[in-house]
Amino acid sequence: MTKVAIMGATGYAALELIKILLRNSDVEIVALTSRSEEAPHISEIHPCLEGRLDLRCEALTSAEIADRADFVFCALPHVASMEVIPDLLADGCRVVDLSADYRLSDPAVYEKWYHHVHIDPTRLGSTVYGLPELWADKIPSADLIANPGCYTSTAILGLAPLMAEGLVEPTGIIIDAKSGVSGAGRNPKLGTLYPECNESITAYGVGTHRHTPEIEEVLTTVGGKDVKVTFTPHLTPMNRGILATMYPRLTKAISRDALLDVYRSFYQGKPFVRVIDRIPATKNVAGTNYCDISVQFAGDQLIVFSATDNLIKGAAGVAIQNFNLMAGYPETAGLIV
Ligand SMILES: NC(=O)C1=CN([C@@H]2O[C@H](COP(=O)(O)OP(=O)(O)OC[C@H]3O[C@@H](n4cnc5c(N)ncnc54)[C@H](OP(=O)(O)O)[C@@H]3O)[C@@H](O)[C@H]2O)C=CC1
Ligand SMILES: CC(=O)N[C@@H](CCC(=O)OP(=O)(O)O)C(=O)O
Repeated sequence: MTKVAIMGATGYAALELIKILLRNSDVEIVALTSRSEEAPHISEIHPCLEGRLDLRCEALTSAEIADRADFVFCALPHVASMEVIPDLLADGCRVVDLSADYRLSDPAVYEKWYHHVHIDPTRLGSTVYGLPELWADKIPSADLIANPGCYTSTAILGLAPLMAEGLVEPTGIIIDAKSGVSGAGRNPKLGTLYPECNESITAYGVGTHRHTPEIEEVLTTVGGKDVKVTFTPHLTPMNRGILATMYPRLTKAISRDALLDVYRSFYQGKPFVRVIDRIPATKNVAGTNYCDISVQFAGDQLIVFSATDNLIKGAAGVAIQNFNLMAGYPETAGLIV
């Protein structure tokens, strides 16, 4: 039996973690955290858990969490994560961090895009980036996993085969991405109020979104060339889902069928990437850990489409994939619905 704790249990990603973990009878959820002093029962916060998990959300210290749990899912916002993770690791826990705090390798890049000084900089660069489709071999022995961002994993999975095979130019890649509103988390913000975002689509973070350096760093590692992207996220009036529509420039002429073969071969044996003929849609991956990918041509321009559920493949689902590999469970445990 593996004992796990979830920090930030009142949030959206944590709810998905709980639902998935409840499907694995070898896992026991032993602690949930919240800053709330009232210690609310988890079913007061997430009523769909009524009768399924009898735990309160407590304001626990790292030492108290480590007393109960072997593994911790840290579903806190960035900055809050790096304030607790060093203590959790020192107390012997293995951690999957859903925030962005350990994804980038350079503290100066973190500071530039996140506008915070990193308080645990020596772990940057050595923390394993938890995208199992690329680095499954590094995950089982890791004590800390940096879970990817939702836009980033969607974009990276769509572009990685092309980068790895040198089929596209490393610069001038346009990534036009749309996210459902749950991507912004459960904490109320003006822009995610219903009248603000319903019946409307708008771009945000233009030229400044913090997933830009994450996408560039990972794809640079995959292709071995300095990748530069223009990444424009959009908030769309749906609860969940991400669609990334991407425009890389080919280095040589190649047919659509040959490209799809490249993708199928790259993702052979990877249970959660589906290379499909039709154009992906978020509704076909909603509530699942799948990433659907396809390609089309508009004249000579290659267009790559990649769709995920931001809360599952973009957050909790990939976190569980990482946990399964770390704890020695099948990679798919709890994730096939
Ligand atoms: N939503 C998504 O699609 C994705 C999210 N992520 C990342 O996963 C993590 C969790 O995301 P998500 O569940 O959406 O976030 P939420 O805002 O829904 O939940 C985060 C929880 O963390 C707790 N918390 C603890 N410290 C703080 C703090 N200083 N400021 C604010 N909240 C705090 C809050 O609980 P309480 O108030 O009870 O203490 C809150 O409910 C984040 O790092 C996010 O960036 C990654 C990929 C996709
Ligand atoms: C719609 C929306 O607001 N989405 C979030 C991305 C969610 C995510 O993946 O964030 P992390 O990198 O913190 O994990 C955003 O644009 O900031």
